[in-house]
Amino acid sequence: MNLGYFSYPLPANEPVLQYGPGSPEKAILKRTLAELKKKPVDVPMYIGGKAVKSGNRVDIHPPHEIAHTLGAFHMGDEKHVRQAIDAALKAKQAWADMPWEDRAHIFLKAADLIATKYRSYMNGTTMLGQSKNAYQAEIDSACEIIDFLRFNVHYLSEIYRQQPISSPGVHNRMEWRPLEGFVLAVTPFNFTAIGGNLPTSAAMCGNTVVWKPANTQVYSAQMFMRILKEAGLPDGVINLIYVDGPVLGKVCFAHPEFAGVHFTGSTGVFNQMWKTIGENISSYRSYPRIVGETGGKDFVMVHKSANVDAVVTALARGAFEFQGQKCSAASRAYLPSNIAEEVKRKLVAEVQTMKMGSVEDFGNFVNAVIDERSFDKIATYIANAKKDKKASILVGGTYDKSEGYFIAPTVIEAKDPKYTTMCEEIFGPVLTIYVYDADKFEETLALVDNTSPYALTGSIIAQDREAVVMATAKLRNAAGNFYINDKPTGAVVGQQPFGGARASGTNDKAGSMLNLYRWLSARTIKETYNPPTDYRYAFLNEA
Ligand SMILES: NC(=O)c1ccc[n+]([C@@H]2O[C@H](COP(=O)([O-])OP(=O)(O)OC[C@H]3O[C@@H](n4cnc5c(N)ncnc54)[C@H](O)[C@@H]3O)[C@@H](O)[C@H]2O)c1
Ligand SMILES: N[C@@H](CCC=O)C(=O)O
Repeated sequence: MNLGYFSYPLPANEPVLQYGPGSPEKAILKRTLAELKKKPVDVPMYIGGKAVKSGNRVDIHPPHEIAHTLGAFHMGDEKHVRQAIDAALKAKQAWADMPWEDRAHIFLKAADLIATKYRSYMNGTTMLGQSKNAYQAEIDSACEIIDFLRFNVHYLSEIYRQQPISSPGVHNRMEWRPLEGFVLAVTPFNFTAIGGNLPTSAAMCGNTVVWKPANTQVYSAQMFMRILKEAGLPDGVINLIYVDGPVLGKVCFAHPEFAGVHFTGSTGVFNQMWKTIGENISSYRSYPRIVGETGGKDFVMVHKSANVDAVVTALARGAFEFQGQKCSAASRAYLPSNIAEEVKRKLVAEVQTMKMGSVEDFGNFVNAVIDERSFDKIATYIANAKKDKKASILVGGTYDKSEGYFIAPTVIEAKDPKYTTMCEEIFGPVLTIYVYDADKFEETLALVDNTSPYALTGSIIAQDREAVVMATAKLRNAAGNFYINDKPTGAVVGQQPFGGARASGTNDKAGSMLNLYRWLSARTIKETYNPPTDYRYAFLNEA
């Protein structure tokens, strides 16, 4: 019983540590990296609070040092999916009945543990497992995940506060119920924070969850799961399993208690999920919630009035941070003819200064791409561009997978604005630029809008305000996150709620109230104090 309405005020964003030379955070992180590399892990699934080992061990290698083994995880099968669903359903009632404040404190404590005791472990496992440099890891596996947990607690407390009005003699109230059944969270490799947010946002609302991360993110996912357990998450509330996607889908989407899917990943996988759910629709107890944030082909549109150095930095960072493996990465840029040569020259010079290698050398800006499949796919785009008359490589264009999956940051210039690499998501360190007639700004805006099926992020770089106004209006539906004079990446929880439309997803804005509503099912309750005792209206009595 809670004897008060407790408040959860809007938090501040977690400050980003810089890891500069001689800083204490750098020393701690270096120590943790060495410790993690020395101690191989044997990672179980977590089902109903129990560590489950299938015996089917899959080795984990740093993408930048494939000869090293960080340990292994236990791959599950259909049986484990069923066990995870059963565990979620078993834990459901007690979790839904737990006072909101007590649920909230588990997630706030987890955020605190990550901010302090486990910061270097969250960052260390992300750096080694996903090949993210220290700064990129800090933004993701420390700050963003902490922000998701703290801001969602605040947002949910605001939702619970939202109540209908009442007229005299009546009281109306709204219950924000969890969904009936279990929620499935399916998460991508590229952001540890997304792996953290998708299961916890649904769980915070009183749901119980089956969580399947990408195999290439298991190393940091299991770290987060251990922290949740230490923070007091009851058994069965979040069940972490490692199985093949199709195996997961086959069992979960055929289950009558399937209540919703919280997905982030590629558009193709999401489309397949939606189709399967549609085919099974009459077998579910309720209409499942389908939330998916998917791919992008994110643009930088440059106006003839733009500051050249601002353009060059937006492109260098926007395209090549975390090897371009951000759904928001700048992957197509439109340069006006009046400044194109200068932008290209300076961009090439900047990219040539980027050092590439292991995450353990803090001088490296670029690390490896996630795995061999990804490497081969990206390399094919580059190899094709080298052969194609419609494209030329301005810088980069080399790749090598002998020690790790390294692809040099690459800039392609396309003669055709609809060239493959201007349209398709590559998800690697490849930026394609197209030079347009500086006097055809408005026509080029139409081209930007129509070139790709995606609509995730984009930016306009211009000093002329009328150009900014026109681009903002004409590109209204081309991006769910639109930036003016900035790169199209780096959304911060609470500041730039994140998500796109068209083929980029359902735009339910991760880390915002909009997203939390999807995991709640409202019940309106009307109580009448003095119920009528005669069916007749007053006017019927007139005669
Ligand atoms: N819009 C966003 O907010 C956002 C954020 C991050 C990543 N992404 C997108 O994610 C993609 C990169 O991540 P990825 O390579 O891990 O994506 P992916 O689609 O390959 O995998 C995502 C998750 O889905 C699972 N999966 C794969 N096939 C499945 C199936 N048939 N049934 C059920 N689950 C299945 C994977 O194992 C993984 O856990 C890119 O397209 C990127 O744009 C989008
Ligand atoms: N939210 C991140 C992208 C997440 C997807 O990969 C950004 O804004 O750069």
